[in-house]
Amino acid sequence: MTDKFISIEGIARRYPGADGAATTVFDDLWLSMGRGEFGCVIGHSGCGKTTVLNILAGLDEPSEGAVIVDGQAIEGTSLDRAVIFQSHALLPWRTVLGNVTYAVTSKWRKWDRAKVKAHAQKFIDLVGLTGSEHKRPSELSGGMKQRVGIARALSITPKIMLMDEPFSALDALTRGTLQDEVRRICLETGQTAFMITHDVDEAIYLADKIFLMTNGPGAVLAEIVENPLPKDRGRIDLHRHPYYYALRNHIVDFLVSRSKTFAADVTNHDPRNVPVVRPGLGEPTIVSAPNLVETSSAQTIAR
Ligand SMILES: Nc1ncnc2c1ncn2[C@@H]1O[C@H](COP(=O)(O)OP(=O)(O)OP(=O)(O)O)[C@@H](O)[C@H]1O
Repeated sequence: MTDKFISIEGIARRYPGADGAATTVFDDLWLSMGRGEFGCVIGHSGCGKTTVLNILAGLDEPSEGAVIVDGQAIEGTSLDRAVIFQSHALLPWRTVLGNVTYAVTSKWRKWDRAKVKAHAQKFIDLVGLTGSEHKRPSELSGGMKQRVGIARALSITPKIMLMDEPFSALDALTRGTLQDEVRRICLETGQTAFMITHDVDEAIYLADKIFLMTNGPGAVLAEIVENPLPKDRGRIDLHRHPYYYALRNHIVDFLVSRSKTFAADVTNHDPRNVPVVRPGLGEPTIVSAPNLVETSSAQTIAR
């Protein structure tokens, strides 16, 4: 049984067009995630990924539908949901420690200075910035700034971490290191995370579930891909796993062709029962009903 810690229920986002008619960015989107799961959303530019993330953050509202987190409908922003942006959005006049303590104080207003500082330090250490506490953002590299953003987000112990292409502006080496850090932290702390990425390998490394969106306008959630790779996967030898290429090819094939032709090709798409697939050695395992996964007995999984 899936624990619906996050439940996105039939949301749509429409904007008024120049001619007065509404443009639908995406429509009737349903998805759920369990506590501690890592979800990545993948889709072409303009399909509404950031809009979905902003709705989850409470920074935007759906035109229809609702989002329920931990049993409660989202209404506006909350310290239960921390956002990490591509641009780090740090306070330039504050030090590393100052940026993190600012967030800690906003959540725990009654804590004394020593407690706030000790709590902030714990997260600065966790992201590997020990020794840089007193530097200002202008003295930090892009990767270090992004670490501060991660420390700041984690320091308020959010129920959900929302990440909008957090590593896309970084060089490959720093990106890899930070992917490792985020994965380690999420596994160690049981953090629930929802992330947007254009990087298929990043999604394969980090995500338990990969949400595939068709092209906008009028985008839909086409498929949920369950990651068949073991939890203890490593970034460096990801490609050695026997399921890796089947998984990667499945996602790339979606992005290259099926995301464009989906509306014409799939006439019986049920947005409330989106296929869940588990690419493996052979054909992807397809789940068409919420309770059962089927194909070869070796790959049958209960949900
Ligand atoms: N305030 C707005 N008014 C009108 N249209 C908007 C507004 N905000 C976003 N849009 C449109 O909504 C669509 C989805 O935008 P969004 O940023 O969510 O896409 P995305 O999938 O995250 O794209 P990218 O991968 O390029 O970041 C775009 O076509 C955008 O032009």
